Amino acid sequence: MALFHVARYPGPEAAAAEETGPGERARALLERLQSRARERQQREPAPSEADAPSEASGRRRRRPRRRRRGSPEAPGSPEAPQEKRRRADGEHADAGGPRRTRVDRGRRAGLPFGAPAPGGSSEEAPGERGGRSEAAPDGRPAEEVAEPAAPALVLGGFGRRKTSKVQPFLPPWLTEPSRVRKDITEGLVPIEDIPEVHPDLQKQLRAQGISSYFPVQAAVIPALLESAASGFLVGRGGYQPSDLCVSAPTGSGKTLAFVIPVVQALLRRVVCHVRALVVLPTKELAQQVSKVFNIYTDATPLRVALVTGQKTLAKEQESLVQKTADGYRCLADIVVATPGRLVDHIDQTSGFSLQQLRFLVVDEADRMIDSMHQSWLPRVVAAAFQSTGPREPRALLQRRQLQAETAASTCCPQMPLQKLLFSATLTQNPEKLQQLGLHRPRLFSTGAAHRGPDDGDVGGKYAFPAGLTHHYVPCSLGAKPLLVLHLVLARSRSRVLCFTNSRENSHRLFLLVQAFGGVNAAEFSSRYGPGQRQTILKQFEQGKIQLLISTDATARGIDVRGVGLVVNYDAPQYLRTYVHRVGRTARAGNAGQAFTLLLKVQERRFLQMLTEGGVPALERHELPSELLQPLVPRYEEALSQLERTVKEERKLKAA
Ligand SMILES: Nc1ncnc2c1ncn2[C@@H]1O[C@H](COP(=O)(O)OP(=O)(O)OP(=O)(O)O)[C@@H](O)[C@H]1O
Repeated sequence: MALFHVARYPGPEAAAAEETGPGERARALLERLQSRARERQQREPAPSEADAPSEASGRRRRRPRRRRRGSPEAPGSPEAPQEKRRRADGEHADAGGPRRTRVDRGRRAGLPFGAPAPGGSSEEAPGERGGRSEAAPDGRPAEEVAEPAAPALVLGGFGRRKTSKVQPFLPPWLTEPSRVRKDITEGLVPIEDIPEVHPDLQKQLRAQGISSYFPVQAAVIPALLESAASGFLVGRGGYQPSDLCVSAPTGSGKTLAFVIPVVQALLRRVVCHVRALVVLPTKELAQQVSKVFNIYTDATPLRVALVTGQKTLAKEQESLVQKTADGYRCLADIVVATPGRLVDHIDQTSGFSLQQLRFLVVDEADRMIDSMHQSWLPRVVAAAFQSTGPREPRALLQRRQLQAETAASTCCPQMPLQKLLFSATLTQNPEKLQQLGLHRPRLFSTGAAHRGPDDGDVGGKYAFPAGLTHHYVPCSLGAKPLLVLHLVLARSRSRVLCFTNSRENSHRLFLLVQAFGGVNAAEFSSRYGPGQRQTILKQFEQGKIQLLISTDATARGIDVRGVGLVVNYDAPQYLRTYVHRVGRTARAGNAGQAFTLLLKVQERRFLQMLTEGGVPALERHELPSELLQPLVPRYEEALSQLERTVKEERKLKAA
């Protein structure tokens, strides 16, 4: 006897069966099923055998569709990670019904509790991985099937269209500079044509073998002398003179353009005070500039001090101030300094005062602006405008930082502080220049950015010396040292400066050249102390060293006569670096050559960098392997020697 009666709904077929019998009932059921299947087939096309999805993959396929409808969980959308997190936590995120969690899915697949679903991450269905979308059975992409094409507004095409370059809005002093001729040899001005220069200085210039001024000197010297025409204590008519910015090619004589007028302006000083301060980025450059000042102050009472940290702080202090019974006596009229050491003296040298500073010269100005984070300039300005005691309203010469020039502000004569900026690659960026707090600046420039239609020169950011020819040499990494050796040996009589991008590269190349033999080479980098570096430069200048392999430590400002060739063993990363490196040759109107060795992978980027900077296209210079072949046996020996030396050096370092 049955304990339970299971009441089952017999369905509409049961009623028919009661009338017709069980065979008819089965047929009716079959027909009903068939018609349902037909209906379903009409609604969605049947998948082919091969594409017939398993239950799990069918589930997976529906998920990307939901995403594609622009739901916030689309990959890459800001909400996506949040959604992922929610799903991992087992939350049902959307209102479209419960979504299976990782645990849920694992359980359905017969996995232990908490195990991830097969196929990697539980959040990632196989079809989603790598953003790949599955195709519909008819071959069309899934999105086409899932979404009937909705009428959409296309906002603009995606074809490449040439857009006009946005021109920066520059202040008039930058767009309308005083023009300086680029070609030195054509723009020479005889010394006697600028009679404003003191006869003693003219004599000194002639003694140095200088009979004419270079164009930048002919433009800047008279302008500076004019601004100091009323003496160094007051500007002309009591006004603060304009600050000057000078942008002229490498080797065009910018140093003398400030040395001559500064020395002349201070010639008639009675009491010694620091009245001119020249700030440069490196010790070597500071030394070079102080040498030039020494030449032109030699026969004058003016004194020059060099503060770069090459000597001890105490030694430098001795050259700056002297303790007297009633305070301190200043010992230098002109101070040439590197920024770090200068700040040390402002902080630590008692009696070192910049309150009488009249000229602040910033050489290699673009580089110095980059080092502004050291905040040396605010320290200098603060020291220059430092007031001792309460301001005396009727004092003849006051020093105040002008906020704005007004009738009231000009009624008391100011002792001016004039800033003079010099560089071959002076920045055009007003924001950067603004950091210098320039007063009514005036620009002297040969730069192509300021060229007029009459110049006939190809527009470019920076100007190069007229005597410079530059090439690039396509090569492989292994052939680079061999190419350097070939270029050096082919020019046995001229000095060669070879630049690398790191001191390690400089060192290895130097060891290799040394092992190869036959070339007098030296390296110049921060591996050596300032004293050793000075000696190396001197020997290079004297011609005792033919090939100097250097980091960018010698790329700026260093003036060595007789450098006929510059080789960029490593391609420079910036256009400015390129300008300064190649500018070590073709100086003072002479001719010079520069070769840049380029690997295949560097070629496009490097040439593009030059093109964007407006540099005229470099000539490609192929060096056939037959030319290098005779050097190969010796070179291979040198390579194995290098290997041994490097190993020994490593051992020594580790010891
Ligand atoms: N009027 C002149 N006649 C002959 N030689 C000159 C004259 N003026 C400068 N020189 C020489 O030209 C060379 C380059 O000068 P300087 O170092 O001042 O160039 P620069 O413009 O400062 O270069 P860089 O931008 O590379 O620092 C120096 O050797 C200098 O003695």
